[in-house]
Amino acid sequence: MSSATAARLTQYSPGGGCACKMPQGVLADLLSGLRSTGAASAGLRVGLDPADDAAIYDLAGLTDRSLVLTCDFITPVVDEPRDWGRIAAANALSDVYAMGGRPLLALNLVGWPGTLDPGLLGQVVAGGAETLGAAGAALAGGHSISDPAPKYGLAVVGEVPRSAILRKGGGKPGDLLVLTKALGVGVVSTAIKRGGADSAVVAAAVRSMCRLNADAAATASRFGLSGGTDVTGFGLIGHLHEMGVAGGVSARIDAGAVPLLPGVRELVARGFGPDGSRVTLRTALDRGWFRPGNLDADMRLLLADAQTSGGLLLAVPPATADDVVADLRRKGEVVASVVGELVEGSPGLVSAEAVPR
Ligand SMILES: Nc1ncnc2c1ncn2[C@@H]1O[C@H](COP(=O)(O)OP(=O)(O)OP(=O)(O)O)[C@@H](O)[C@H]1O
Ligand SMILES: [Mg+2]
Repeated sequence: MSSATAARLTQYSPGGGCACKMPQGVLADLLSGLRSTGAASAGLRVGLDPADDAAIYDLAGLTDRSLVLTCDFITPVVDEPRDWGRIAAANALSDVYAMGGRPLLALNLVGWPGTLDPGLLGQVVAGGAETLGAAGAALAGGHSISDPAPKYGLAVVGEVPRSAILRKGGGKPGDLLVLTKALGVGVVSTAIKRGGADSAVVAAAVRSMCRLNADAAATASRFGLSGGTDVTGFGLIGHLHEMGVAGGVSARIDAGAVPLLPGVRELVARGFGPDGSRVTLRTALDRGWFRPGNLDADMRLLLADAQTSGGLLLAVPPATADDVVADLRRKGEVVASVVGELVEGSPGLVSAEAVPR
């Protein structure tokens, strides 16, 4: 048994990865009270009003591209420290890709308990550095605090060509929705924490979480897409709801077409749903913006499952959807699929149906 396994990092995680995100409604209330101020706010192409996956800033004198700024840190989703570092870095970089950009520079954000072996932290940041290297981004510094719950992530500066910017609200009715990664990492992470996941299931989830959304962003740029986001702590329905609110459209999900990680159906049936995912689902149903149609309880939860380092969700004109999916699969996004569509209707309404096949 490695020291990492002995330490069981997930035991230090109150919520688990992106399932530790603040509930969507609480964050929305917080954001509604914030404004960008100061002379520099004139250069903010994308800031808080409305907020997107990352901020976009136009530097004076640069006419064809803009800066992308984001930060993200999470609690442990796996016990292996190096894997957690890789995953947290891929997750933090994802918001740059979700804006259509590429990362340039990153700063480590670290919280570490005094009771936990600092050698494990060395492995965490080594995993993060490895992922930054793969992304072509440079580690330029960081900040570290003592913290009872381990936390790791990055502040990231990237760039995006103005012609390639992806906005949450950039899709329109009739666009098909393409999801690039399978759902279920929140469920797997919960099972890891409670000792219920077998190694093959964990390995598939770790592979998915470690994968950068760089290729997905490249495909979006190649096909001139303008609508998209990354699927993270609020699950597929939560992030689709945000796309719908931002774009003034409704959305339909074909639940049978949504890719799921191996083993998660069984894990959900055994009760390994993250608390954060249950909150997302309950809130969506209570507020009336999610209509789950004929879906069973487990599938409803999976569509709300909190993802860490989830895939991109892209709005794609129907004429190019087949080519977009083929391009994604060629680049290694092997489960990329059309999972639904944007439709005219009440902004942010998400309905789902399991279409018999
Ligand atoms: N405390 C905060 N103060 C100001 N802005 C915030 C705060 N927390 C979140 N935001 C902003 O709110 C927006 C939504 O944040 P949220 O964390 O839900 O999504 P995200 O940044 O896309 O991250 P991820 O994709 O990892 O979920 C982002 O623009 C983010 O910068
Ligand atoms: Mg995001």
